[in-house]
Amino acid sequence: MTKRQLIINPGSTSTKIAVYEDENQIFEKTIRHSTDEISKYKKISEQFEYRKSLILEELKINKIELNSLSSVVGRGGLLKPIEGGTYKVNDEMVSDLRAGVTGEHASNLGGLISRSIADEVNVPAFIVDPVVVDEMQEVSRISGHPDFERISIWHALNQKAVARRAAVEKFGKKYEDMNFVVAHLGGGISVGAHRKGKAIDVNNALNGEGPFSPERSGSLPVGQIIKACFNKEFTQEEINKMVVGKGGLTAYLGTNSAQEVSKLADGGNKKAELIYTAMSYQVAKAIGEYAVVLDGDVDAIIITGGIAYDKKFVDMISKKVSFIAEVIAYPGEDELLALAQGGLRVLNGVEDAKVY
Ligand SMILES: Nc1ncnc2c1ncn2[C@@H]1O[C@H](COP(=O)(O)OP(=O)(O)O)[C@@H](O)[C@H]1O
Ligand SMILES: CCCC(=O)OP(=O)(O)O
Repeated sequence: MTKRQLIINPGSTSTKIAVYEDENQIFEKTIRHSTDEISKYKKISEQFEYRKSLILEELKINKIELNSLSSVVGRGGLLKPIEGGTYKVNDEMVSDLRAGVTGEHASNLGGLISRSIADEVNVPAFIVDPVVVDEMQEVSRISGHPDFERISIWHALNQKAVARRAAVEKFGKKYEDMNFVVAHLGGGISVGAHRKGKAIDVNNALNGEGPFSPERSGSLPVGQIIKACFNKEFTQEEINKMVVGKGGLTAYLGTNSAQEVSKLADGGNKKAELIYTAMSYQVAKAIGEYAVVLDGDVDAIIITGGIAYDKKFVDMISKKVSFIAEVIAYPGEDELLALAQGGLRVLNGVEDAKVY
């Protein structure tokens, strides 16, 4: 029997939803959230009703009945580090997502909203390959001080989905046989080194590592940050916001829309041009770093995420890194399909849902 699933993918600047019948998409919608809209909420969990009602409104407009669903699948959030796969949203997961057990990010709402909608019609809710999937090698965890460990918080779902796709489409091989550097360019940016099907190192896209992004600072000069923390000019919350939410393009140019910044740069705005170029420069530097993680043995560099729709941005990066390996652009993301496939594998009994 055909399985109809509602897919919910909350990102920092958007909520993407879709409905799949088995692997066929019958509906898709991207709802974008401006910096102004989002900054009304102090905590991500406070956006629950706002995002849920937008989703329900879209379903109503498009005449999709909740009681026609076999399951609801959400993007997984900041849970305790776990291995990849499909997990049933159980009470312990709901409690950890509500508490923000390893932090706050829009993806926490994926599990919470999915469970809430699924409960209304008595069907299961799942998450797939959440942002905390951890495949880092031992040496990558060392930060530089024993009190601090590097951890992976990244676009696990999409990085792995596009890497699988490139392996098959471009090389006719399995992901497990390839070495890729993957750069996901969304509201946050993560760059990962994938060796034979495992992301052995990746920048933490949420907590001050890697390139700056539309709404995050990436790594900052640590000495200056320490001074800012102790000069009493800023509260802890304000410093946190500088790093996540109001960093990067938002801090420099007042918008989390890379599309808008790109247009400003094209229109001759010199500041927008400099900052946009700097973001591409930092992504290119990170790709070089992760190529080194793979000892230079890189089959391809994959550039994905919303900003990869901007050919000019991809070209700026390619110019700097194409000496390493072929550059493949997969604009947007394969997350909706990857979520649907994860849910379907469990509904069809191909695999068991993992227990969190
Ligand atoms: N055509 C485009 N050119 C440049 N940037 C774009 C384009 N389309 C989308 N973006 C940018 O991509 C970013 C969002 O990427 P996305 O992967 O959807 O993010 P998230 O899922 O993290 O919210 C936004 O800054 C948006 O402006
Ligand atoms: C939390 C890591 C993944 C991430 O940054 O996602 P968004 O780009 O959707 O914010």
